[in-house]
Amino acid sequence: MQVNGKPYRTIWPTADHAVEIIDQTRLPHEFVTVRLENMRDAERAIRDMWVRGAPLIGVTAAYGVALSMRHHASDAALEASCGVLLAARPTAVNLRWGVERMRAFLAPLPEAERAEAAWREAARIADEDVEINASIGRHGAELFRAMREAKQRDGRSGVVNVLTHCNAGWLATVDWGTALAPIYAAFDAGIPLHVWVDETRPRNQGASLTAWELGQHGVPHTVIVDNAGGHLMQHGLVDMVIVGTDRVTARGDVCNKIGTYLKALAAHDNGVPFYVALPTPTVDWTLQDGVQEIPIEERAPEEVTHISGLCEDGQVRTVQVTPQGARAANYGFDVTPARLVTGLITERGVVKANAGAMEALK
Ligand SMILES: CSC[C@H]1O[C@H](OP(=O)(O)O)[C@H](O)[C@@H]1O
Repeated sequence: MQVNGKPYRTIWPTADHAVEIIDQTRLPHEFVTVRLENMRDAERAIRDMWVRGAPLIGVTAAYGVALSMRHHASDAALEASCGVLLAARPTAVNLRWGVERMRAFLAPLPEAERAEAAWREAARIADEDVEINASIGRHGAELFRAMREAKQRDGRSGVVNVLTHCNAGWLATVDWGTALAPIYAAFDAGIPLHVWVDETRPRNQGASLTAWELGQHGVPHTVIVDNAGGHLMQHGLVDMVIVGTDRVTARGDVCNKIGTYLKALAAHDNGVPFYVALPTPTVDWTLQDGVQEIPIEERAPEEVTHISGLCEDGQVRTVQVTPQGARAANYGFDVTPARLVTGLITERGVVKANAGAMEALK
């Protein structure tokens, strides 16, 4: 996508074999890029959420392995770097997918060939992500076309109102995004639409990142508090919900940012279609029951007790929003059962969230 008219990806290799990323913790008020020089830089970028979003986490980890191989390419170094990167965040299956793909690709190679081969494979994974997400966009845009036609047949406004939670835009991937890819594709195709953007506490990926992305692309949008979605659905102001995901089980249970499950319940109660956009590597075929089996990351309580923002003097500061000493729990994700999911928008098309239909994704 573009930033102030200049094409960007979220991560790119440099001529001197470093990796540059957009530091997403500085958005929306500052656009800052950071160089990752070694595997530890990549691990920290993932752990501290300079980069976030399941597909981008996987690609960053793949580059982390490649950065490691430039310094030490032994079997022991390969195993050690994979172990460190896997431990950076537990929920997005793409992290494990990216690391395992690099490990399987490199292990059979002679040590002397691993550094250059790793660099090429990480770049391939990044380029594949872009192609996958563009395809998700094309398939998902057809849902907007169908929704617009249905509304016109009913004599209603032709504007498609879509609600999204967290950030599953191009900032969560290498480019295009997953949940936002259909929105960009439909918007670019001239389909009138408007996006309700859940702020997504506690880190406000919606208010800070999705709103920034949509503003950069000129997509009409309104930021809302997380708890407003059900009210909007009850009043017919939401035509569909599209979210991303960090892991989908073989039976179609969907793990995504905390609060997604509540949106799915409200959508189900109001007859609003609830779609999940994902690249097929996000499916974890080893799991069935998402609620019982998917590890849910718990992050620092300070992400709940404090909030950052732009002050009137132009400085970005962090302030405490809870009483001194108040305890806080910070669960990063929840799981939406497949029964609440209308469809999975993938690079291979839209499929039902059930084991039978998902066979087509293998
Ligand atoms: C396309 S994956 C986006 C997914 O990742 C986000 O989590 P985080 O910002 O903590 O990495 C959130 O779950 C999004 O839906």
